Amino acid sequence: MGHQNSMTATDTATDTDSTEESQTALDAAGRQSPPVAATGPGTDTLLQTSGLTKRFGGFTAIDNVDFSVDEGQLRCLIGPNGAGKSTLLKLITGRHDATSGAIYYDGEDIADLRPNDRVDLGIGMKFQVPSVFDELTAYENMRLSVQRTHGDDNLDEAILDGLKRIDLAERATTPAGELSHGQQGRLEIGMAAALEPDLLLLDEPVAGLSLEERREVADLVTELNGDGIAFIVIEHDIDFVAEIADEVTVLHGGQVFREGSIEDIRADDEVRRIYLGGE
Ligand SMILES: Nc1ncnc2c1ncn2[C@@H]1O[C@H](COP(=O)(O)OP(=O)(O)OP(=O)(O)O)[C@@H](O)[C@H]1O
Repeated sequence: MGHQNSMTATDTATDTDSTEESQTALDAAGRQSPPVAATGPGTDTLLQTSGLTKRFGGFTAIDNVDFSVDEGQLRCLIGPNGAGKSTLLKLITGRHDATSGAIYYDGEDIADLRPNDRVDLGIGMKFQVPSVFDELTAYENMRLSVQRTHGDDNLDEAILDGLKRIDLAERATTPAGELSHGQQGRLEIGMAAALEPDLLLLDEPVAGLSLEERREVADLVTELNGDGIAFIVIEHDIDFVAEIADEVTVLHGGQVFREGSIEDIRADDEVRRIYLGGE
């Protein structure tokens, strides 16, 4: 790729870059183009949003956000209630349409793609609400995901491998509704991972879990990240964030407030004032 866009994950996006905006043309949908070259082959950036904005009526939930994730990076998204964290993930998965701005993924502008097409491109998601089928066994739940990418050859083996990966092979015949919350959480993450994403989005994966269950989820996420899956993880538990994150983005009032290492974020007085100190 010849053109390298100047926006990278290392940019701190505490304010918007008006120079960048003025230099890029707007397309018919009012989006900047073409920072596609900022993601995909020849770059380290897997996902890049550019001026991403979401309004609900007159309320701006995501306000001109430039946000990026590198290949294989584990980026945590933190911020006060109502900061826009879930909305940002829903814009990336396509559950919400952007009001304006762009989302580039692996060299492609995905803002107009349907959610399923984004899954096929490699963007997986585990939502805040449980999404396993309670009455189906762990095995049957896992089969739903594995079938989608694997086809019918050696299906049984692939399903069991998927269950082993999340330490649930022993519970294969247990209905998901009878698994513990921690096991259900791991099953959901394992099912999302079985779709072979390059980027996995997790919205509060350890909410309501015990300390031991949190550790198990942290280990699983770290292992999947070690296999090369990039992550965006929304989480309020700052100790969990410290355990897993490469980089942290703080959202506040729908804008990127800070980006940096967990150490920098924890030491930041302004972040403590708006978020951490308030816990
Ligand atoms: N569908 C919607 N319609 C109207 N307003 C919405 C909608 N979804 C979110 N909002 C508003 O947008 C803002 C951001 O919400 P969002 O759920 O993204 O925040 P959050 O940072 O994930 O918060 P929390 O930590 O509490 O989950 C909130 O003020 C919320 O009320």
